[in-house]
Amino acid sequence: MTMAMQPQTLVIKIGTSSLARPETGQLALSTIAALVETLCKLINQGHRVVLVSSGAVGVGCSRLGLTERPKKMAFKQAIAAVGQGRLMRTYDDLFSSLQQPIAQILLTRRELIERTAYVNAYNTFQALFELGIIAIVNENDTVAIDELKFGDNDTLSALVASLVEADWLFLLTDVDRLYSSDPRLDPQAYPIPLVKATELAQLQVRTDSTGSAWGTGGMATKITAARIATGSGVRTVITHGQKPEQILAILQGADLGTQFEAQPRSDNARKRWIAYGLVPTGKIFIDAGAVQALKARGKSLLAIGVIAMEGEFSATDAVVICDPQGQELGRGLINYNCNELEKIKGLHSEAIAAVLGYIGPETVIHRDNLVLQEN
Ligand SMILES: Nc1ncnc2c1ncn2[C@@H]1O[C@H](COP(=O)(O)OP(=O)(O)O)[C@@H](O)[C@H]1O
Ligand SMILES: N[C@@H](CCC(=O)OP(=O)(O)O)C(=O)O
Repeated sequence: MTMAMQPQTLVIKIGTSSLARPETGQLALSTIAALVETLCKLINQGHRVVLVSSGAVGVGCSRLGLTERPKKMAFKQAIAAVGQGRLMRTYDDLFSSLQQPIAQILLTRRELIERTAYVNAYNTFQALFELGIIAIVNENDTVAIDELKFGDNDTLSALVASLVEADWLFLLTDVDRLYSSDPRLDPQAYPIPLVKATELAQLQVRTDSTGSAWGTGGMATKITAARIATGSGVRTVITHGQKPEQILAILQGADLGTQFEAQPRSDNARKRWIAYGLVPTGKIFIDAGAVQALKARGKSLLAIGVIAMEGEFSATDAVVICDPQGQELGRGLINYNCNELEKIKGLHSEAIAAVLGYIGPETVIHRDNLVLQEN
């Protein structure tokens, strides 16, 4: 008996290791069909659903008779271009047989860095939800250049979950949950059913094995994804890709997979964008007085509190803010470029004009453009 529940916004990510048979790279059609059925049931229960699907490279390799993932970026991009179309055709054939329309959304970090692109993407997802369409998302491998690549779909799925203000993120992989270490290699590995919001920062598990032959992210990127998603209020679950129907049971409270409790959601989409959507291009170190002003009094960051910096950043870029010991405190949009900041760091605000030769912004980072970590 399904317990009626409020419609939820769900992002489900499935990795290559679940979509492709490890030994041959062939599509695991039975798994994909089970996933399609589950997603259609979720739509029929009134939920809003986004599928983040890896597999473009895996399917491309299979189509071209390659037995391992390409190493060179250009080949990876070319093979992903071969595989993405075939992957979507497989999905469309299966979803169409259940009368469920789908859409393809290909993203690069660029769509999350530029605020207008971010808002456009948000509006597109909302329109698809209203139309009852399942968006199938992947990284736009053929155009994503290095510094703009998400690198793995675990991270991409967490950023999409934050973007669409999801209630849940499901990371489907080829193990049933997170363990203390890789259960394939370590018979002593024990399962981790629940990670409380207060425990995630200190979570200690071994994730150094590279996972399946076809996967990219491994478990490390799934934990990173859980940090991003739970940090923006999304409950995150790692569960088995070959049992997608377990999503239905987990929504009903079943103790399956590894569940990561969500932090309280910031109701400020812009702050979530600053915290998770941007690729920081630099790092600034601030003194103890500035740490106090930002943390305890919610102030803006002034030049007098800046003691050092790293990276080549421009004004309006996102930067990481660190305490004197280098511990990340948060992120923000900076008002000066790295050359200007080098000249004015440690100065009182009224001394800036004399040094720069022009009157610059009053703050280095305004408090409205600054997001501090919770704990
Ligand atoms: N602590 C751990 N708990 C569970 N699995 C782990 C752990 N460390 C490494 N792994 C490996 O990570 C793999 C999943 O990552 P990956 O192969 O990238 O899958 P996907 O394609 O779904 O992203 C598992 O198959 C497992 O071999
Ligand atoms: N865009 C790539 C994603 C690669 C990726 O993240 O794979 P996985 O670790 O299996 O989720 C592809 O479709 O192959």
